[in-house]
Amino acid sequence: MEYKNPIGVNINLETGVIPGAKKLVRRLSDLKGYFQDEEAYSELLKDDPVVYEVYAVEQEESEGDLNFATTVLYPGKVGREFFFTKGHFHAKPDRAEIYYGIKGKGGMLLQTPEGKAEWIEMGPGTVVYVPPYWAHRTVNTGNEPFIFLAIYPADAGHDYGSIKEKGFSKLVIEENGEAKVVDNPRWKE
Ligand SMILES: O=C(CO)[C@@H](O)[C@H](O)[C@H](O)COP(=O)(O)O
Ligand SMILES: [Fe+2]
Repeated sequence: MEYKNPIGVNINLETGVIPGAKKLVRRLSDLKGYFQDEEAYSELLKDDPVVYEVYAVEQEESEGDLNFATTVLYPGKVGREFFFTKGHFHAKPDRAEIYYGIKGKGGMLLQTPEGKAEWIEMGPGTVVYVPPYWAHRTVNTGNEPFIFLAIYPADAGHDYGSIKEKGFSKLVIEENGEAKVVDNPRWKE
């Protein structure tokens, strides 16, 4: 039997960086069609800001193994809508996940395949259990980077398709200086 080597790394709790991890950068241009306010989107696109970065330590897909990754989600808004991650179901939809809040302020939108949505606020120390079959997207509702760790099955994969097409049934917007979760007017069952 060949055994894999254990790994121990320190996450930089200020920056979210995991030394040696694979870095992925998502700019606003990677999120075309995701935000409600298309005019505000086009305007902001001139600067094409980084919306989030992911630092992932991933194994080859195999049942029973685990991946982990930090996400650094920058503060910002497109119109009234706060910056968010794309959001996805897992390619193996029954794979669950754990998120752990490290820094900043935000939350997670979760949604069943039928479109029932839940919002969970997150800050440093918050653990979120993402059950099997729930799509999930994080949102930065603060004014500093929102940083969290995700731990997920190595064979979970990502299925971005349906969220890209239909979005979530709820939006997280700013109203009178506060984060508010409202119905998505463009949502179709
Ligand atoms: O949920 C997971 C992995 O299953 C996170 O590591 C996200 O992949 C990351 O926060 C970026 O979000 P997406 O662009 O993948 O939606
Ligand atoms: Fe996930």
